[in-house]
Amino acid sequence: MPDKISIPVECKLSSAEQSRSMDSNTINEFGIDGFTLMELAASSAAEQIKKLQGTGKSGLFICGKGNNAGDALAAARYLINDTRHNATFFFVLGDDDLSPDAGTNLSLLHKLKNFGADIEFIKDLQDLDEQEFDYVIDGIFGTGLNSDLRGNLPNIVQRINSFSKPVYSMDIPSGLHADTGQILGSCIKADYTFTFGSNKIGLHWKDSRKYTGEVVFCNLPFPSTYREWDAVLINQKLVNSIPVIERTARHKYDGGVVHIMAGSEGLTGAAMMAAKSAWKQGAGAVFLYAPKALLPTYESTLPNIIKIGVGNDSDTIFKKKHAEIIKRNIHNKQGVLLAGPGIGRSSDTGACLVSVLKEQEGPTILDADALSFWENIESSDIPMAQKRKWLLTPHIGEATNYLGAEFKNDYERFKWAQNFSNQSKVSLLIKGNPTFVSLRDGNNFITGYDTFIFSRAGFGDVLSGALAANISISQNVELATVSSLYSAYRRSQEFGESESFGPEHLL
Ligand SMILES: NC(=O)C1=CN([C@@H]2O[C@H](COP(=O)(O)OP(=O)(O)OC[C@H]3O[C@@H](n4cnc5c(N)ncnc54)[C@H](OP(=O)(O)O)[C@@H]3O)[C@@H](O)[C@H]2O)[C@@H](O)CC1
Ligand SMILES: [K+]
Repeated sequence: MPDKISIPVECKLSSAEQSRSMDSNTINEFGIDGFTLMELAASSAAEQIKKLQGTGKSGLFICGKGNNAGDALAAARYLINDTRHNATFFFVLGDDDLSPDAGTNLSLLHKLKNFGADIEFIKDLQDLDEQEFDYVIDGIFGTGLNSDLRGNLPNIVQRINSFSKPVYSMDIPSGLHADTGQILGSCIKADYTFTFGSNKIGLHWKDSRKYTGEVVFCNLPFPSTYREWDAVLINQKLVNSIPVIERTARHKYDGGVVHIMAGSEGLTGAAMMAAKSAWKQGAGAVFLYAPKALLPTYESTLPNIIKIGVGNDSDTIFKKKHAEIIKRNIHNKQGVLLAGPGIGRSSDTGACLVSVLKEQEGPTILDADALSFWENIESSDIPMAQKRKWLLTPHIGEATNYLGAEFKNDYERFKWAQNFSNQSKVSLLIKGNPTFVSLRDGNNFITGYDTFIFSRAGFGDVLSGALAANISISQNVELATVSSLYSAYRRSQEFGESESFGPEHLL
């Protein structure tokens, strides 16, 4: 993101390694010790639990032996002292080999017990009656989990998941890989996950949501110099922190010119959606190029769009010989080119597109069928300086069919997108749930909400039109992408679960 945009810290998504390095730099270089960090993490978690549970409740604290257990033990102390909770502790790996800070916290609890606090330590979950507690704290593993759960641990996790009481996970639901969201043997199903210091990327893949429940970020005082993150979460907080895209130009050509190469026989709907969307989003001028036989279809339906017929009256697809007129027009009114929706996959169309791309200087979005020509486009020595302004917007099928993508899960899809944009030097938005954006400058975004709608027909066309308009107005791909993605989501939210919700409602 540009410097003027300050990304909220909770939107910065970090890997386990990045989280560990922020922890250790803050402790060893900066000088805030680990016990203090744990204290801050635990007190914010306890504050949240107090809000959810109220006073005078009973907690069951399930602990491993690392610092994740330390978080749970320290949180218990706050709840016992401040909220009159009583606590039962179970150490799944025994309590004689705890990390130093977890050990200190355990000894503080022993002291509280001596002061008269209602604290119990149990050796087995089997005899425990669910009536004896109101909630469960999962402090088994955090970022230190390094392999599948060993021994009896999967059974313990299953037992915890069988309880009907709310489960609050410290940092990460135990068993979830902090990066990939993979389930390592078995995993706690939390109602809330309180994640400390850095928002872990693995909590935000689609399948992770089944285990994390609501993710609540609890900040720790890491100096910003040490902050490292792999991706930025797109949510309301992020959108609140970025400027609203508004067209300020007075003349229609002063800002926001969009050129659209879209539509072919039988696929004019996609072109119409994209053009209407670009116009609705506030582009000053939208040019829609159309093989001449299709012009009558657009004349009646697209009053605000400047339609430019190419070829002769019998042409229903773009052909190489149409490229000149398109290039000439783009040259006269420089702007963003959007190519692809409903354009068809004829090789003649591909040749036309390649020819146009060779001379297109401005930002370019390649969507839908345009991506089927990727191999030709790649091999047609278009200067890197031009490609750097491209945004490719495949859905998952287009990424695998045309861009050579291979992935088995969201994490691999995310890594593939990063590699692709890095190697091809183009930016990429891959629609799916979540949707990812990998910009060629290394910035990555993940939608923090359900984006399944983009897989339905028509929604992609509306998104690409909005993207083209927002890029043309803001001249800033990051800003435009985040705003377009989020405003489409907000519009879809307004319709709730309605069956009749269609892409036209996003316009
Ligand atoms: N550092 C800080 O300042 C702060 C850290 N914070 C908190 O610390 C958490 C990270 O703590 P951590 O690094 O101690 O790791 P953690 O997740 O508790 O577990 C490690 C233990 O589990 C064990 N183990 C691993 N895999 C296993 C398996 N498959 N099956 C069985 N055992 C297995 C492993 O044993 P080992 O394999 O080494 O023998 C080791 O003993 C972090 O998520 C956050 O909650 C916050 O308080 C903020 C300040
Ligand atoms: K945990």
